[in-house]
Amino acid sequence: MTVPQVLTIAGSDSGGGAGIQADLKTFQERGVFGLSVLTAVTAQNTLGVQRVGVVEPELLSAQLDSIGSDFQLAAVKTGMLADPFTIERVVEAVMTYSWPNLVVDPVMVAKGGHSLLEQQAIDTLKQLLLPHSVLVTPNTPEMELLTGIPITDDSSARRAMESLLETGVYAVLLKGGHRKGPTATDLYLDQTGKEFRLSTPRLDTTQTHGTGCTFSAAIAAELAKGNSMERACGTAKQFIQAALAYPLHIGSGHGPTHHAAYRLFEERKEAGVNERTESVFHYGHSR
Ligand SMILES: Nc1ncnc2c1ncn2[C@@H]1O[C@H](COP(=O)(O)OP(=O)(O)O)[C@@H](O)[C@H]1O
Ligand SMILES: Cc1ncc(COP(=O)(O)O)c(N)n1
Repeated sequence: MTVPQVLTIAGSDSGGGAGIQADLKTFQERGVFGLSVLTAVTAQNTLGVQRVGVVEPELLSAQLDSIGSDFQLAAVKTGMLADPFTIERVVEAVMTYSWPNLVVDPVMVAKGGHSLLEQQAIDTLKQLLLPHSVLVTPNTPEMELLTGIPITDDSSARRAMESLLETGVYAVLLKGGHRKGPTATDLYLDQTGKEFRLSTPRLDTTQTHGTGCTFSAAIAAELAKGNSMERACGTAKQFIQAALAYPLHIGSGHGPTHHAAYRLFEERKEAGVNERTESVFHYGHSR
């Protein structure tokens, strides 16, 4: 059996914590072979996004066709899609090559506030791309923009999820990173009525750059390996929790998560190492 091949279609983050870079690091950590199609190049670091250049249409199409004409993909994830044309071309490729297990992370605004998707592209995303997905993973502000429903509690969250499914989306995992409370709880609902929630203690950290990218990349990787949706999301949740719990403290702003933390933790557990793990993960930095 060959290694599962997983494609990310997203923007480049020069700071390495989000976008294509986060996705490829995550794929490598989860044991799948990562491929990438760049939609945009961002000049970005832990302080914010300094500049964005969208990849020209012909070059975007050429990348998609290079992948489609050679590789047997087991899953695809999308991140920053920039504008309506990019979305239209991605949809064409998904249909032409019958790419399976499409996970859409509907990236709209970077944590620093910089827009990563044109306002008029939100409708294109909803109408053209989301119906092809097996899962869409909005955070709370993205869910509000997709549905027009303000999310203040579990019942408004549920209403918004049902409203998104009514538009033909197969399944939604509404992420809880932006909500308040002692837990970070993500809610899943799909067209069959299946639902589950993933909950971990909310960590008090500013090192959250690229959490959504990393999380959705881990889900795509786990689906590519043949895991069920619930298992894929559960593993991804543990992966992002470890990546947030043991940050690297690099850069002077909102730093990246630690993509290797889950593996290092598992390896040490397997080796029966009982000593405190702090020093291994924190590389001698203070919190
Ligand atoms: N402070 C935190 N502590 C624990 N988990 C978190 C925290 N912030 C985000 N998460 C989790 O990280 C994943 C990504 O969520 P979120 O940060 O909402 O996405 P995005 O990066 O798209 O805004 C979700 O599983 C969410 O629950
Ligand atoms: C290229 C790119 N893609 C996605 C994000 C979102 O990540 P975050 O929400 O953590 O800023 C980003 N900042 N840059």
